[in-house]
Amino acid sequence: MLLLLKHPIKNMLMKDFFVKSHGLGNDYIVMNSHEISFEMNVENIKTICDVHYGIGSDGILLLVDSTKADFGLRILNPDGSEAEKSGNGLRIFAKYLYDYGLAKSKTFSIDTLGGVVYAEVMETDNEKARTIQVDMGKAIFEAAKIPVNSDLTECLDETLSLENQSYLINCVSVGNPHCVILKEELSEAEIKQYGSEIENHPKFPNRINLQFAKVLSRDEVEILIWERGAGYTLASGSSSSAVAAVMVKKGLTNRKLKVNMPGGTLKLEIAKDWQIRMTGEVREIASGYLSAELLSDLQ
Ligand SMILES: N[C@@H](CCC[C@H](N)C(=O)O)C(=O)O
Repeated sequence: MLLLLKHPIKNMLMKDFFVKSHGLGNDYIVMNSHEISFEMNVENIKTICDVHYGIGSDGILLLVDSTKADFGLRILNPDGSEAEKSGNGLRIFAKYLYDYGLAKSKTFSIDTLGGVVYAEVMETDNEKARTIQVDMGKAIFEAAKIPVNSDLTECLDETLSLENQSYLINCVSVGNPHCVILKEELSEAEIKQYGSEIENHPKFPNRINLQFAKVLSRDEVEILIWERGAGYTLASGSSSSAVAAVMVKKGLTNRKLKVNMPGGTLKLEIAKDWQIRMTGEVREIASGYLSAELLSDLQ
């Protein structure tokens, strides 16, 4: 017998199904815009992403309709802002589409604010997607398009002056904006100390995602991440893409490389036309329904 759950407050069929997954410790909640009973506004996003008052996550991935691709995706940061692209977010979203039967094949396109990307389920585990490859689009170095306020056409090895510190920065857009700082040694304390000041620096009109990056060899780099709208995170797919593109641009690595982060490793490939291909694992953490009590607290 099929049991249909009724919402305890609104006496309607249960909506608000969510899936929480992570890509190398970068965790997202996925929901379907047609199945939510609340407004996805800034305050509600903050509450849902809060680890104490909500489910807790590095952001929300909202399935929406698209006329340009098989699926549409809105990427919402935990501070309520909206991102153009997210590498881990795209792999997590692709896993959700595949695991829950929305995608009928292993390859499909996804429309983001940062352009249409192509995902492929490369490896499964008990019929659930495990390894996903995403063609992320092209890296763009033109300062005005990132955007970065700069007198240079490309913001490479430019000095960024902070209140008590200065850095040589390299900026790139992979759909969303990134600032890569090359370091001999990586310090979590340092990126946490300067992350917010750099993210919100007037040089970056749309704020910026920040990476400290150390070259380990021609095939491998190690990075730490400060994400726009989220803060320090264990991994980031678009950050890995940005760092890989900057490394290739500066001739420091080969076009195929591994990017190691505190949460794990992604494989990156930068084509001659700057097309970025990213491959990595994703795992589901939990699925369920937002509770009636949480829903009644939302605005
Ligand atoms: N974690 C993401 C990046 C998410 C978007 C970012 N916070 C932004 O505002 O651009 C990734 O894996 O790429």
